[in-house]
Amino acid sequence: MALCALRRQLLKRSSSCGAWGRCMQRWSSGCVYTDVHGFNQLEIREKLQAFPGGSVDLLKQDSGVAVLTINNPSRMNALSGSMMVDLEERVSQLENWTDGKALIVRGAAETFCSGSDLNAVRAISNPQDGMKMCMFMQNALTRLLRLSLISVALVEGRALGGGAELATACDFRLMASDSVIQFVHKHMGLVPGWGGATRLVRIVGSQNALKLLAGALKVDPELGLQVGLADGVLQDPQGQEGAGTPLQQAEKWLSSYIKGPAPVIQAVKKVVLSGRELPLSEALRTEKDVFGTVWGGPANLQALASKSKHK
Ligand SMILES: CCCC(=O)SCCNC(=O)CCNC(=O)[C@H](O)C(C)(C)COP(=O)(O)OP(=O)(O)OC[C@H]1O[C@@H](n2cnc3c(N)ncnc32)[C@H](O)[C@@H]1OP(=O)(O)O
Repeated sequence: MALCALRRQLLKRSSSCGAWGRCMQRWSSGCVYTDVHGFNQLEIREKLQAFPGGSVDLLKQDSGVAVLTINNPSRMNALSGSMMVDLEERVSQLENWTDGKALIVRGAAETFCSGSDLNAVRAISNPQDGMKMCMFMQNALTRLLRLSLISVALVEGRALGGGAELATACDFRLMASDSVIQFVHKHMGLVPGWGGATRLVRIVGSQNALKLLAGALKVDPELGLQVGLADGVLQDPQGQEGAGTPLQQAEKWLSSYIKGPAPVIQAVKKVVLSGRELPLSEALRTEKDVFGTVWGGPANLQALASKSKHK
């Protein structure tokens, strides 16, 4: 069952359940904010488009692994307004990718992302516009995390501010040996607003999140592994012969998790996602619904016919 169909089912189930039903409706649409919250998607898109520069590029490969590249190297891959809109459009394309299994998010020219473009930030520094941008990016990054693809942030160079927040919107993070993730928000007189703090707490726990945010600590691969922000460290392609490029290493790392047909991999992501985000009863019911999509399916029947042993 495609994620949209699953969401429709959840929507139907929750439509008559008051506040909880409304909450489920938001989960099933993938978005955090809708017009109920005074969020006007078209208005903020128009405002963001007024700050152009760079692009967010999507390459969907036959292997089922897509590569999303944050591409604004002259500004260390800072996200301009038009790139935020690009990002949201690429997420929509990925939501409709039925053959996909995984996604790698990376930055161009060997650095990840230096956060929001400070030129755009200065121009929209009034609280109303800041809140609208914040809601737009929370929606986009929440939908990114909720894709039925296994996602990996490939962090080379620096992931700063909003760039660090983007890295938390993936299921996993792989860090190049000289890379740094840093929530610099405190130095900017800010806190994360793109959902990065909420996700960070879930990834590293509240004690570690408080240290990383309050200290604006530079998280190198060693600290990343220690606190659980990093899931692996890439070999230096220069230092180690045959290591492969960072992108090849990320694809290799992913390969053990995406063997098998796309519907099964997507089903795995869906049950983990619902277990991560939903209360127990709702997560269990969703797991049952997803189970129903693979039970008796082609991969299941083939495995039964081959009398497979799991030695
Ligand atoms: C809710 C969202 C919160 C946020 O994301 S707030 C933004 C947080 N990010 C920042 O403050 C990053 C500020 N930039 C830096 O610290 C440094 O540029 C950085 C990334 C460490 C790189 O340092 P260097 O290697 O020395 O390179 P550099 O400073 O000469 O930078 C090269 C060019 O890139 C530009 N750049 C880097 N980060 C940018 C940004 N976020 N917005 C706009 N432009 C940015 C920088 O101004 C420089 O441009 P130019 O060559 O002087 O024209």
